[in-house]
Amino acid sequence: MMTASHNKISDNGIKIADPSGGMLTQQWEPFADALANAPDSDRLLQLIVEFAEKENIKFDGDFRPEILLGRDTRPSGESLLEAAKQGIHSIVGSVGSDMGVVTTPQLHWMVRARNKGMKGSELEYFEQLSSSFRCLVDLIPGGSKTDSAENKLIVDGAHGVGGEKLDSLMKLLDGLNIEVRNSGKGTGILNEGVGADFVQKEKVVPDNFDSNDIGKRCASLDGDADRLVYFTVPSADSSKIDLVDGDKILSLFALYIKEQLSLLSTTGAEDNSYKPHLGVVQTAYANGASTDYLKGLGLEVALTPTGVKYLHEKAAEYDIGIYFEANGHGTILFSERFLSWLEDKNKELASASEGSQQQKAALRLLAVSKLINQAVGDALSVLLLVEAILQHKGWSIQYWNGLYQDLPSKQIKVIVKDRTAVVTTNAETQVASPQGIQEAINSETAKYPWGRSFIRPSGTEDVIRVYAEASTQDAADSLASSVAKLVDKYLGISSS
Ligand SMILES: CC(=O)N[C@H]1[C@@H](OP(=O)(O)O)O[C@H](CO)[C@@H](O)[C@@H]1O
Ligand SMILES: [Mg+2]
Repeated sequence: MMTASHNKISDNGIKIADPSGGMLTQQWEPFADALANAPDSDRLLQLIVEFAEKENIKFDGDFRPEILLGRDTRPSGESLLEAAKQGIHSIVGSVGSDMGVVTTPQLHWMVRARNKGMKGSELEYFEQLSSSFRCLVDLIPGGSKTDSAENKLIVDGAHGVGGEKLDSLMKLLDGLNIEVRNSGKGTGILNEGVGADFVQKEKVVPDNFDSNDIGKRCASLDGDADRLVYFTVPSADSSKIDLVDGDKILSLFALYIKEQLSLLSTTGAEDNSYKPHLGVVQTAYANGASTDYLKGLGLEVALTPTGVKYLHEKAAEYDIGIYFEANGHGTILFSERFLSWLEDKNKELASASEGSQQQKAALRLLAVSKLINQAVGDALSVLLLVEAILQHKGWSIQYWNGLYQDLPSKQIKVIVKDRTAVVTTNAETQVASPQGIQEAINSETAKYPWGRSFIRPSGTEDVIRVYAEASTQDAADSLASSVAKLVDKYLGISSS
């Protein structure tokens, strides 16, 4: 997949999907790094040959691998596509299939679907999403309580691929009123003043949203549509938004899934032996109020280092694992074991008590497993699931946002001599080295009610990231700036 996600239009890069449709296996990352850094073509070839030998990959022409190629709307995607095709054709027998301009999650979904024996076309993707959405809406007790004409959702497409795909998907949907702004078709520039990353980080309205949108339900996709956040414009006085981030999407999903599981478990006593294990997965960037809320619901909450590969891996340990980064990337994973149990359960209920609360809960969970993209976080499928749950509950975005109050937080980047000097433990919440800095952070943090702060080296930028949270915005800002000073003192350009 040729994309640089939420970054500027002149950037580009690649994301690689495994045969499962998930992310590239972590064991292959050093190989990818070595390839990207190969000084010349001879060394590149040598690396490939060595790697193929090590992994026992045969180039004998009997095996005909097919590589699906996708790209976002960046102009440089076309030349990258040509380069990829040439690379693929240099391996005898391999086939490169151009899937055209697609979202990152669509491409992951296509790989997964094909390797499960489906066609894996874009139309099949749209049909699966729209039919499982319809199924969830049809299962709302007493029918949908929201009037779709009144209850419009406005989506910021980041001037990228997501808005166009949402337009196509909408043609297959009824019962949902969506207006797409900043779709890739206009004159706006990809990710400039728009998109999920901008909205989540800056907490201001994206371009083409204004005071006419006060109180309305709005959402923002990122440049390759693997992230989604919701927001509202609270007043005409400022450009600030009320952000409904990945943590709140996670909370909404967790609440709904938990409810369906408890409806399901009120069935007869015969299958009390199997209790599906539900877990939620967050990172240290999750707002502390969200973690408290989820724990308050009685849910098991696991913390992993930053980066979806870690969250995804952890979520796959549960029967149902829900993971989200605060920035809006996440999904729900269902284990094969749970899904086959659920299929059987549904059949059993359909013959014993068709149309019962229990059977409807089973059908809802099955529909969620088809709607949600289990290969990778997918803004379009997450959007449809959020919309279905809000309709199910009859909730406004304001009510949803009020589930809990986010603690004020602040993030700062600090440039240091060598960011790899910072080594963290405990899912990046503590610093193991350099010595002394963790104690200093602890004593700063202790000065603030509800204070929490951590530092970690970014995996994508040459900086140390500082995160702080406290009971007021001023306190969070001040804690972040004190901790940033500590980073500078221990690791800064001027330190010795
Ligand atoms: C604080 C933050 O937003 N970190 C982002 C950012 O990682 P860093 O390692 O923090 O640079 O980019 C990652 C990839 O997009 C994303 O997964 C992660 O959430
Ligand atoms: Mg993205």
